[in-house]
Parts: sequence; structure tokens; C-alpha cells
Amino acid sequence: MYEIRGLNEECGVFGIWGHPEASELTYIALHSLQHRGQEGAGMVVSNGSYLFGARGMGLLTDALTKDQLRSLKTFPYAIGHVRYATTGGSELSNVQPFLFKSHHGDLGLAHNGNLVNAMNIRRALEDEGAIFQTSSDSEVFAHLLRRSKAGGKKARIKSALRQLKGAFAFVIMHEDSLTVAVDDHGVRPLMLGKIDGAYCVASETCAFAAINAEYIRDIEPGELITMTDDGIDFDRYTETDKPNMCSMEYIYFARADSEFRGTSTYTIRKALGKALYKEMDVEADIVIGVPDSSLAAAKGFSDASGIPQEQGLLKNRYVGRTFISPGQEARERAVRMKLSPVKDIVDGKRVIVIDDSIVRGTTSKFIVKALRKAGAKEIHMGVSSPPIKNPCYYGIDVSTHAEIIASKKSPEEICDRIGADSLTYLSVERMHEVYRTYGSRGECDACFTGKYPIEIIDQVLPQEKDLKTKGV
Ligand SMILES: O=P(O)(O)OC[C@H]1O[C@H](OP(=O)(O)OP(=O)(O)O)[C@H](O)[C@@H]1O
Ligand SMILES: NC(=O)CC[C@H](N)C(=O)O
Ligand code: SF4
Ligand SMILES: [Mg+2]
Repeated sequence: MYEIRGLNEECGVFGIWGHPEASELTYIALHSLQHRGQEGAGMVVSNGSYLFGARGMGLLTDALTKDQLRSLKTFPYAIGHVRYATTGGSELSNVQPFLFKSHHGDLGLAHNGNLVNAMNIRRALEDEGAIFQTSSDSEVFAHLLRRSKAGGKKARIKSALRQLKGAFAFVIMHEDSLTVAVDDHGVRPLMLGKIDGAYCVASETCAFAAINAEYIRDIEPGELITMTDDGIDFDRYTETDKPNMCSMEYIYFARADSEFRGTSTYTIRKALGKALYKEMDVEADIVIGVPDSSLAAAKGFSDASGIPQEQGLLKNRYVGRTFISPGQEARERAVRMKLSPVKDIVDGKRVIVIDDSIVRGTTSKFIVKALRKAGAKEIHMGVSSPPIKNPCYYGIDVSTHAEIIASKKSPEEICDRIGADSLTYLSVERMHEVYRTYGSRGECDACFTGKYPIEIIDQVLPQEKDLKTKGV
């Protein structure tokens, strides 16, 4: 089974402390984070003495049954997760939040990101006798926490976090506390909010909008926040602070209404489109954005160039969840099912098509062919991100080198391959410039530049880790 998206999302996490409707709110919040992961979902709740959980495969609405939800009701503390697998196969045992039991107490764990030394740690622990229940990278944190000899819960959490390398936004639940931590590069987003006096955290602010919570602020790289019935405690687990927020969150992953430091992704994408115009000197009659994620960039390009934006491509909204068999031919068929041109809009026109990214080139190749068939006179592709050349080790399935078209081909060769009249990518420098305008302190750009900000200790692509974990 293979999903038709060119880029696959990561996970979404949520947590809330001390609200009478905690589990209902968690369910609604997870629903709004569904775009971040569709392979499985779950929830862990606390009654102050014990933790209880439920999880299942698929979309949230399929993963949790009405009976399960009813059994989680009335608990005032809850965490939740929607999963897209990075390390560890798509199977129930890997679906989060994890729930661990020990005579020291219960532990609930939800993770967004990908650890780049999990395999190393896991092998060392296995050699010492540890037995893992999952093939997920996230489980190593629970082992490190349980084995820590530091005095006090917070000190144990800190010492476990310090041993991890990679990307993480963790939501950690004990019976009497909710702790959240973001890695010192802040690769994955985590936001702090408040509703009816109760604090909550979410991967994206769209979750706060869905439950009517107030968005307080973005959680900083290296921060450690603990919520208990006595209030909230702001701390850090490390003094290092090397901000490297994932560029693809801004470009493609986050929902357009989600905010970073108070600015919507829509606005940031529009600015990326505007910036692209500065580098794309092409005359045309209309600008078309590839729906849905590139409409904002197309608007920015249209505003800056004065060329009118038209809805020249339509997206069939029911194919987002279509699964098809792997293979290029099947992938092409899927794009045909998904996008179709509006003939009388493009017929006889010189068209600029704006997309947010090119991975394999399947989408752009299809679009160019379809627009030509619909009568477009010229087709110029503008991409509101730099060429993706490298895979991601920090929690996004950008695919392997072999499949990424720009890893071996120059923009000219790609232009030729997709059959466009011209192809322009946004430069890395201008992309960073846009992020700086909106208050970002630094971004990861490794899939464009190959400069990985966090050393890849395991030296294995997340997609290949499952086999390695199984000892193959
Ligand atoms: O070069 P490719 O391998 O075809 O991948 C690139 C495409 O993938 C993404 O869209 P996607 O179709 O995943 O989803 P969207 O509808 O959310 O834009 C991205 O926005 C590009 O359009
Ligand atoms: N995409 C994610 O953030 C997934 C979290 C974790 N690495 C897993 O594979 O389950
Ligand atoms: S490599 Fe690319 S997708 Fe991965 S974290 Fe960095 S910017 Fe994001
Ligand atoms: Mg797209």
C-alpha cells in the first residue's frame, strides 16, 4: 500500500492538564491535526492515580471507537497522538501514545519527530537485557527514563532527554504531571495554549482554534515545561540552543491557518511566492497554484507580479486518502485522479504554475502534460522552495535519494523531464530571508543543502530502520 502524497507528514501531538472535558478536547484537537498523520491515533488519560489508554490504526474516527472514547471520558488529564510512521512499521504496536506500567508509576508517551541515535541506544540496552515492545524509535526514551538514577522525576526526564539526538517534541504523562520537551534544535513545532484556566500543548495552533483555546506562545528549542495541579513550571533540559526549525513545516506540512510566532503559515507561504517572483523573470497571462498547499504561494506571486491568479487546476477532494499500489505508473494514475485542468481558463494562455515543492516530479510532469492538452500556450513552473535533493532523517518522509529527482538532475534537466518551457526554484538564501522576516531564529534546510544540523548517528534512513531493528 502506498499513499499518493509526494511528501509524507510526520506526527501530531496534543496534551491538556486539568480540564473536566480533557478527553473530548483531545479528540477534537487530534482531529484538527489529522493532516500530520493518518496511520494511527490514540489517547492516554489520567485520573490522578493511574493512566488508561486507547489506540487504533487509521484515521482518528476509525482508530478510536465510541466505547473507547466513553471509557476515557471524565478524566481531567489527557494526551493524544496521530501517527505517520518514520521509524518502525505501520502497525498497532507502534501507534502512540505508548503506555508503560512499573512499580514506580505509569508513563504515557507521545512523540513527534525522529531520533537519529535510537538504534545505537536500543542495541546497547538490548545487550544489557532490555526487551523492546515496539520497533519505534520513541520507545528508547521510556527505557532511558526508567533506568535513570538521577534524583527526582524532573532530573530523570532531563537526563534521559540529554542522551537523545535528533528531532523531538515529546508529551510525557505521569499520573500527577504532564511534561513537554522540545529538542535543542527545535526541529518540530510545539505550541503552548490555555483553555478555561487549563494549559494545553499542540503541534500546531490549528488545534487551539478547534477547541477554542488561547494560543500563548511557541515552545522554544531545549525547553522543558511541567504542568501539575500546583501550576506550570518553565525550565530547560539543556543550555544549548541551536534553532533549526524544519523549513518544510512552513513550505508544506503545517496547516495554512496554523501560526508560528503569531504569523499564519498562509502568510509565510504567500511571502515565499512573493520572493520567488524576484527570481523568476517570466511574462505570462495567468498564475495557477497547485491545490491545495500551493495556493498561498501563487497568491503571493500574483500580488507581486500583477499577473492575475486563476483556479486553472481543480483538486478532487476525495482522493486525498486514496491508497494505491507502489510504482511510478500507479502514482501517475493517482495524480490524474487528483488534479485536472479547467480548460477554458488555460486555453491559449501563457501560464505560470506555482507548486510548493518537487520531489519525484510526478505531479509537475502530469500538470504540464494536462495543461498542454487543455490548450495552454506556454507553461512555466515556479517552485516556492529550493530543489529537494536529500532525504530527511528528522521525521519527514521525503523519500530516498534514488527517488528524489533533484538529487541527480539539474533544474535544466528536470525542466526537460517534466516538459515545461521554464523551471525556476526559490533560492535557499531568499527562503531563509523570508523566515527571518517572520521572526524565525534559524531553520533546517538539509533536504535542500545536505547540511544536516544534527549528526546522523545511526547512519540509517528512517525508512530502512524497521528492518535493522528486526536484526535483518
Ligand atoms: O514531485 P512529486 O513527487 O509529485 O511531489 C511533489 C508534490 O507533493 C506535494 O503535494 P501532494 O500531492 O503530496 O499533496 P497536496 O495536495 O497537499 O499538495 C507537493 O505539494 C507537490 O505538489
Ligand atoms: N512522524 C513522527 O513524528 C513519528 C514519531 C516516531 N518516530 C514514529 O515513527 O512513530
Ligand atoms: S531535512 Fe528538510 S524535511 Fe527534514 S527537518 Fe530538515 S528541512 Fe525539514
Ligand atoms: Mg501539492
